[in-house]
Amino acid sequence: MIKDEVMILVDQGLMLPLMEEFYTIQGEGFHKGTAAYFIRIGGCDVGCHWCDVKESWNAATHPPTPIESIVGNAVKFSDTIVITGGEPLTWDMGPLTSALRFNNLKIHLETSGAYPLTGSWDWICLSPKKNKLPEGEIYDKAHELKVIVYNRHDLVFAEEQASLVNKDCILYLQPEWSVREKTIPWIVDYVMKNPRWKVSLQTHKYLNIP
Ligand SMILES: C[S@@+](CC[C@H](N)C(=O)[O-])C[C@H]1O[C@@H](n2cnc3c(N)ncnc32)[C@H](O)[C@@H]1O
Ligand SMILES: Nc1nc2[nH]cc(C(=O)O)c2c(=O)[nH]1
Ligand code: SF4
Ligand SMILES: [Mg+2]
Repeated sequence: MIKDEVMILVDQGLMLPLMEEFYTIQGEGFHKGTAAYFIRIGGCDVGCHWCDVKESWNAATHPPTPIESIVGNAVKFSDTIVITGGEPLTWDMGPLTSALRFNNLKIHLETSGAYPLTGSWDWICLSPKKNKLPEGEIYDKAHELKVIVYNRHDLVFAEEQASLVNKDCILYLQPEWSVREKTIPWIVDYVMKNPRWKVSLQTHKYLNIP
């Protein structure tokens, strides 16, 4: 296929820049501890300085892959699929999620919400970022809000974001990994004083799994 044709298919969400796919245990948030197949899609321009997958940012370094082949792999591993990135909402998630749904798979999203919500989801984890705030309907649709705590102000930001989500959304504070020794005591103290929040840890990093 020539380059322009590939770009059109990527624009349509029929091909996606695939960084990696792996079967593991969901490490974070509400579904932590549950086996799931992860699909990591390249491309993100949100620019979190502490991002733990900076290799995902440049979409051009990840091969445009037909969604049929992504789904063909996914069905072999799990009935629960986590779409992450990069920022998946950089792309039109409609075709990929339709194809996964056609195969009766549960479809979970990890997103910053920096771009409009596309696709159809069984579970949405919204992890908003100060440098590119979510807009619109994702606050109504999110099942969990997962705020990363790197500095003290992130607790203020967390409350601002919590005031925007729907009433059923589950609220998590997750320590930024590199400063966890400093921030875990703040988070523990905050959750005990504000028990509508829960702690989320990146348990896969403690388990040494992907
Ligand atoms: C790599 S991001 C990809 C999905 C999407 N771009 C997002 O940020 O939600 C997956 C999850 O990891 C979190 N995360 C990334 N780097 C982290 C770090 N250093 N410490 C803790 N959580 C991190 C993000 O906030 C997000 O919830
Ligand atoms: N095990 C595991 N759980 C995760 N939950 C969210 C992740 C992500 O990078 O989106 C992630 C990840 O990278 N690995
Ligand atoms: S939005 Fe997600 S993928 Fe993008 S830089 Fe931030 S943590 Fe990394
Ligand atoms: Mg991760």
